[in-house]
Amino acid sequence: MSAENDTPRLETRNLVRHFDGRRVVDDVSLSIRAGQVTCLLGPSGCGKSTTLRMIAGVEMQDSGEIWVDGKLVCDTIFRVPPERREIGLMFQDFALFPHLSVADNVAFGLRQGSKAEKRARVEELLTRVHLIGHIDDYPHQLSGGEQQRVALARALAPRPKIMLMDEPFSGLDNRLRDGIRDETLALLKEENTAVLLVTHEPEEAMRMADEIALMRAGRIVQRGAPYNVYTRPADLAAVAFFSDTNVLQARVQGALAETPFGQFLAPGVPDGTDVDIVFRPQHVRLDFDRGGQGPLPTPSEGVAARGVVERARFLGHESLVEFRMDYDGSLLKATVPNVFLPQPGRVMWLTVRRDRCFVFPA
Ligand SMILES: Nc1ncnc2c1ncn2[C@@H]1O[C@H](COP(=O)(O)OP(=O)(O)OP(=O)(O)O)[C@@H](O)[C@H]1O
Repeated sequence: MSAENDTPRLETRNLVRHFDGRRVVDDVSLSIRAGQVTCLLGPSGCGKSTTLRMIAGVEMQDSGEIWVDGKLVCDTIFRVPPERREIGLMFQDFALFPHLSVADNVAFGLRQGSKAEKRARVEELLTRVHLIGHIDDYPHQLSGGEQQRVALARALAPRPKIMLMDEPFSGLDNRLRDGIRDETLALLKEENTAVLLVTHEPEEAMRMADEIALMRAGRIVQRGAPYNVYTRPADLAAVAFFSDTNVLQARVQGALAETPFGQFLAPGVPDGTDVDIVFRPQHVRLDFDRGGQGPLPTPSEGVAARGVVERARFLGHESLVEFRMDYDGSLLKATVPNVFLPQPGRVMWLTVRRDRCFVFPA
């Protein structure tokens, strides 16, 4: 790969922004290549939109730098104005111009080229988003999903180097959303745009991202491919952001944490450290009670603990069963594929897959 290809399309270095004395964006460094989608994922108020606005140039950072294709675009002294950053924007309330036709909406940001070239670009994009038949319609004649696709075509028309998207699909109903997400992703890849997409929905990030940047309280707490972020979370909150969790508390002795489910390895953790052992409901295994006995211990699943069904609910592709555990009366969640709805009060034995547990300092 050449040095040129190694240069990120978009790079932020140590961005910081305060509001009312609070560090709302705290040392955010990101780098995104052409054709790559990075999702900035985090709970409401963690600073995602502020980060995006600084990159767009509509908000000024207190410190830190923004680089595009290896060129400085903005630090605290030098600043390229927003309209010269070659950045496309797409937000939830994407507001098409109601008095302009679909064609004129898409052509709106096209400054360069002859009339014929502009028309060709508009037709190319509208064909691509399957709306060429609506080229002379007005926004009010289109459905929400169609308007969204026009907005995408409009944002992409000037061939921006970077696309910033802030919860762009949250205004769409569930049925439409998946299709439009997939179509949007395909088009962004074809155009080789670097994309920074802000979302608070883990499913959206998993579906769209080449890389997830998990943000909390202004900071990037973890960056990586969706699979890595999901399977090797940085901390308890990172696990909990993606799924329901179960947590066991234990104290480490001799690199082992003793629990009602047997011992868990805690390599490198000093003696006497309190740890949280965290696992997802889908990694709990259930066994029926056989005359007051559960399954025998195994190396991969440890010791079985006895629980009593508190309630069970069918969720569509799986069932969620909650147990009141004998060992301390706490609740523990398990999911089972398809339909499994045991009666409340039923005794079962639970084991936990060792290779799917995370041990974090408490
Ligand atoms: N102009 C402003 N003045 C004061 N506080 C602000 C301003 N803009 C944002 N904030 C605060 O900064 C914090 C981060 O806001 P931001 O919009 O970046 O978060 P977010 O992660 O995008 O959240 P959401 O998903 O809810 O939009 C919030 O607490 C918000 O109230």
